[in-house]
Amino acid sequence: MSVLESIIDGVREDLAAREARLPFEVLKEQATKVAPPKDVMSALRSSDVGVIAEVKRRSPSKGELAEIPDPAELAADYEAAGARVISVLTEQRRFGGSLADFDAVRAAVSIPLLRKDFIVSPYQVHEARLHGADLVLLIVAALEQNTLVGLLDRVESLGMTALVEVHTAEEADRALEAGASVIGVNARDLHTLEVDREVFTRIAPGLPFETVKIAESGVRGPGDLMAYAGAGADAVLVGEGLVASGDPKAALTKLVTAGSHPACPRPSR
Ligand SMILES: O=C(O)c1ccccc1NCC(=O)[C@H](O)[C@H](O)COP(=O)(O)O
Repeated sequence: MSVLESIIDGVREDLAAREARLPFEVLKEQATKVAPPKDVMSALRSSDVGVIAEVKRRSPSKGELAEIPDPAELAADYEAAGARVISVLTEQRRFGGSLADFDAVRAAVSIPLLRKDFIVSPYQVHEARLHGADLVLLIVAALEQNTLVGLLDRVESLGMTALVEVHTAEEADRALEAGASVIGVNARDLHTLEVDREVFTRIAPGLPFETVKIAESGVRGPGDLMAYAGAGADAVLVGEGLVASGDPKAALTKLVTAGSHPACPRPSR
């Protein structure tokens, strides 16, 4: 069984428990009452290369990264340092995240939030909305094509944006066929967990001009952001490089400064 499959097995078990506690129809109704999603596209389409800053405690590849006793405080630091979007991992078993973390972050910041999880069911999409998500991750490798299309339509029908994650050119084709307008190329191979930043360089140039291109994983400093920018990234998604830095606010400030520096290659729009 691959790492991805084993993560998803756990996600499905936890999901079944939540569904038993809060039936889907009730959840859907409750989700209609929260404030509408924020404008993610404006946040991501900018003349600068933006940073999506992640709240990430641990990971299958690295184990413990940072304790993060107060995710709201970290998120407030991210917002103050110029993050365009904040990503909150809500998967509990392998990443140590939760919807409680998401709620704490939502209450602390006003910029758009990404629910970063392994979404396999419509329940999780409405749940994301109920908790105030603006952006939802959909991982192509985890989904049959018809499920991907259905989930993407559902995300958009609720006014949110889907960040559709790919690892290969074939997955990028599937994302585009499904109608993705924001594509994240993840440099981390979900089978070996190795990070290869060149994956973005190989895939991004084949994506349509108008597609928002996010480089995910492997940013450890401004040089990595600059390299992704040179390969066409509109924004980078960074977890470990911030939370394990010892000073996430300072680390993010350096990345944001690099993304707006005159020497930084600009998104071509
Ligand atoms: O981070 C992992 O080890 C991992 C393993 C299996 C599936 C997903 C995984 N990470 C999720 C992510 O995509 C990253 O958290 C995100 O891109 C940030 O990456 P990084 O800056 O390298 O922490």
